[in-house]
Amino acid sequence: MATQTINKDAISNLSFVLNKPGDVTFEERPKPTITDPNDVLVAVNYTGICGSDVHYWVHGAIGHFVVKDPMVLGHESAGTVVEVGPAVKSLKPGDRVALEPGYPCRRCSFCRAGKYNLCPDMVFAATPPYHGTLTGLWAAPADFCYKLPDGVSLQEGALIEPLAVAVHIVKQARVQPGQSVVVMGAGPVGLLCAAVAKAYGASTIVSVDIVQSKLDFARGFCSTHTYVSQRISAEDNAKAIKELAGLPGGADVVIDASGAEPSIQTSIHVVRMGGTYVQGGMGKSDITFPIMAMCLKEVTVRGSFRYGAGDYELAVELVRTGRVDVKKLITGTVSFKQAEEAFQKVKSGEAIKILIAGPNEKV
Ligand SMILES: NC(=O)c1ccc[n+]([C@@H]2O[C@H](COP(=O)([O-])OP(=O)(O)OC[C@H]3O[C@@H](n4cnc5c(N)ncnc54)[C@H](O)[C@@H]3O)[C@@H](O)[C@H]2O)c1
Ligand SMILES: OC[C@H](O)C(O)[C@@H](O)CO
Repeated sequence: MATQTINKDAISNLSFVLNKPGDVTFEERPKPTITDPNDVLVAVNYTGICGSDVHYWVHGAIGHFVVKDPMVLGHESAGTVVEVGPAVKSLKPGDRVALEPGYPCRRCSFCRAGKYNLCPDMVFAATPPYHGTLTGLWAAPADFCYKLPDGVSLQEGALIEPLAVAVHIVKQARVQPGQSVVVMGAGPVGLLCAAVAKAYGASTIVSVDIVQSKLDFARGFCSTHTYVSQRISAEDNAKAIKELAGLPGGADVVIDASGAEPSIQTSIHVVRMGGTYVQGGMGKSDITFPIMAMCLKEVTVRGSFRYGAGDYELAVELVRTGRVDVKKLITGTVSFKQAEEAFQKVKSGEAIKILIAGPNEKV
C-alpha cells in the first residue's frame, strides 16, 4: 500500500470527552507533541468501542478507577504515522499502525520479567486519570505502534486491540491442537477467543451465551457448537453443554469471556478433570465460586489481563494470514460526530463492533 504523508498542522485534534456519567462533549484539545526521541505522532483513523468505554460513559467508574476529571474515551485504535522522533528507526511518516494503548514503566520487576501488562505504573488510555484515543492526534512510543502489513486495512487495525486480549487469554489457556474449548460469552472478546482457539488448533469450540442471536453469529464465525445458557443450576447447564458437544468427560479448556457469575460457576463444572480454566471476563468483584469442584478436579485456574509481550504481533499476524477474519465483527463505521450514537448502539446490544472514524477522516 502506498504511504501518504500528512501535514500535522492541518489535523484537527477534536476529542470525544466524558465529563461525568452520561455527559459527553466534543472538544478541540491541544495537539500532543513528541517529547521523547523514541515517540511517534499518529493521526487516529478508526476507533472501536469497548465495553469498558461504555461502562465509564454510563457509570463513571470501573472498580477503583473513577472518572474524577473530564477524560477522552477510547483505546481500540489504528492510525497513520505523521511524525517520528529522532531515535525512531522502525516507522516513518505515512505508515499505518495499530496502537497498543497501555504504556508500562519498563523498569519494575514485572516489566523486566516480560509481564509488562502487570506493571503497577501502567499508563493506559481511557483508564482514569489518562486520556484515550478518541482524538485527532496521539503520541506514543514507536515500539507500541504495530505496522499494519499490506492487505490489512486500518479498520481491521482497530480490531487488533480486542484480538490481542483474546490472544493473551488463549495463551494463558495453553490451548493445544485437537483440544476442546468452551467459551462462555459471545460478545467481541468471546468470539475472538473462539477464533484464536481455532487458530491454535482446537477442534471442538463451543460458544455459550444467554442471547440466541449472538450464538447464531458465533456459529457462522467459527464455533462448532453453541448453547443458550438456561435458568437451571450450573451443574445442569454444564451437563447439557457436555452432552451437546459430545464431551462426556468435560472440556480440556474453558474460558470465561462474560464475567457473569452463573457462567463462571458453569465453567468449573464443564471443565474436565485436570483441565484448564481462564478468567477473561470482568464482572462482579466477588462471587460464589465452586471451589470444591475446582479442587477435586485439579483444575488449573488462571487469570488474564490485557496483553503482553508478543500478543499484538500475533494478533496482526492472525489477521494478515486470514486465520481470524475480524472484518466480520464490524457492524458499521460512523463519523466522529456520531460517536455518542455509536455508544448508544453498543450499549443496547444492536452492534458487535462499531468503528468511529477519526475527526479528520471522511466516512
Ligand atoms: N481480561 C481483560 O483484560 C479484558 C479485556 C477486555 C474485556 N474484558 C472483559 O471481557 C468480557 C467480554 O468483553 P466483551 O467486550 O465481549 O463484552 P460483551 O458484554 O459484549 O460480552 C459479554 C457476553 O456475555 C454474555 N453473557 C452474559 N451472561 C452470561 C451467562 N450467564 N452465560 C453466558 N454468557 C453470558 C452476554 O450476553 C454477552 O454476549 C467483559 O467482562 C469485559 O469486561 C476483559
Ligand atoms: O482491553 C483492555 C481493557 O478494556 C481494559 O483493560 C479495561 O477493561 C480496564 O482498563
